[in-house]
Amino acid sequence: MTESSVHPALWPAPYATGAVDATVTVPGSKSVTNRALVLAALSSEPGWLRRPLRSRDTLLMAQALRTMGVGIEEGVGPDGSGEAWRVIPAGLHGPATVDVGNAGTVMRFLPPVACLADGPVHFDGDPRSYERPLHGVIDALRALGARIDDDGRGALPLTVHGAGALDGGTVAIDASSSSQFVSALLLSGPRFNQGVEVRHTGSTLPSMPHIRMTVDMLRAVGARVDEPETGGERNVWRVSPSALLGRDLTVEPDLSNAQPFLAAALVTGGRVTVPDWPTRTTQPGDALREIFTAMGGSCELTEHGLTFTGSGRIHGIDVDLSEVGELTPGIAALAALADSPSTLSGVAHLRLHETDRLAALTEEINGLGGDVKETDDGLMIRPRPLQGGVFRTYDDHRMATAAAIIGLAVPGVEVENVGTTAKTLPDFPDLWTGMLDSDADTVGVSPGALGTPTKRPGA
Ligand SMILES: O=C(O)C1=C[C@@H](OP(=O)(O)O)[C@@H](O)[C@H](O)C1
Ligand SMILES: C=C(OP(=O)(O)O)C(=O)O
Repeated sequence: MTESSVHPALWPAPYATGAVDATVTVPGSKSVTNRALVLAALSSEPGWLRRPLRSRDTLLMAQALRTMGVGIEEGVGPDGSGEAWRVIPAGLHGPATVDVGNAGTVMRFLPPVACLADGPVHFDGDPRSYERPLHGVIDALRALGARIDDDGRGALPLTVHGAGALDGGTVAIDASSSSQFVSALLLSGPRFNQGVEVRHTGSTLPSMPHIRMTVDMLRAVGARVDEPETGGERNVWRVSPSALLGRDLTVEPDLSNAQPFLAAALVTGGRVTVPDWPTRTTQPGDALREIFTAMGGSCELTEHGLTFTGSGRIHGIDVDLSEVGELTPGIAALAALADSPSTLSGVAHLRLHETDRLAALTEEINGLGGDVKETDDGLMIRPRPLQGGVFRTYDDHRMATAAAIIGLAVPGVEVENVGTTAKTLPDFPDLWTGMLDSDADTVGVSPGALGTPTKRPGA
């Protein structure tokens, strides 16, 4: 009897016995889908969202907006070309109760929206959501005229007493613990009476591509966003009050969720193509082209998508990941399998993500025999031979996909609660085995890439 049949919550990560050669269609971007939902809900006419991500985080966002009165109909797009959501804005209502789960985008983007509702909106979520920083949003909204009841910790649970409108104006915040504070205030900014001017005062600001995504998507729905960059005014954004347009938007694939699949090419010396990789994007996952090339592969962006080819070797890397923090778990997994040490820096704020990712990666990779050390702002990883074992995921989707990457090269890795990937990538186990399974329709794989290890080294 295997351990996983005793513990159904353990998923035996497939071990790759050959080079993968697959095309993997990656579902839509979480960050784009949840911004598009908010902007469509705040606009003055209905809009379409094509190929939206349907995952825990985005369904929570849709449900939250519905409870405030927004119409979101699931169906096919205007030309019948696949799944789409029709978003029909309406006057926002309270009383309402929002479950944020553990979605940073929901817990930070919606309190500003709730200020526009005509009654109280109560926010609650998973236990971890109580620990994730929200003070930047709460303090800023109060300074802009909102009434918010919380327990004084600057975190969930809380109630926003929507008054149907918010004055808005200028506000200074320290967003060093999450770029989502800035995005949250900018997204609702056009609907505040005076718009909003946000000044970041902290010494560091993570995830700049996600702020650029917010600015781009606001402009795409007709908002005016100024970024005064003269006179030392970097990290200042000004959104003018305006109505927003309903749009017909096709959501890009989630490039951060493409990471484990591209990593499989690197680990196995194989080839993986991700169709519809955008030629221009604000998604941080686009940086994988450069990072994974430096780690030993090569990539080509064609009309078929991004094809990434591994060389059969994985090199260690010294890299500042502050702009692309959500890529850290997958890079750490590869670094543990590399032929030289790695230093990952600029990501202290990951301690406040779905879990403390720096502690969790250290604990779990070391649990398989690795040598990972936490630094002030990241990880130092010295590769060592790893052995199989249970890899705990701490309700963190990216811990689960990181474990799957290691499992390709290390027989006997068992992933606790792989279902946590549903936060942003509900079909992960099927996509993963489909990539490796040579009989799969949607993928072309080298025969024998899927292994079922019977013996663990050292067992
Ligand atoms: O705005 C967004 O969509 C996101 C911003 C980033 O958050 P932080 O700045 O808190 O890291 C990122 O890690 C998260 O996965 C998504
Ligand atoms: C940090 C992440 O998510 P969230 O939007 O919940 O912050 C993530 O997806 O890696």
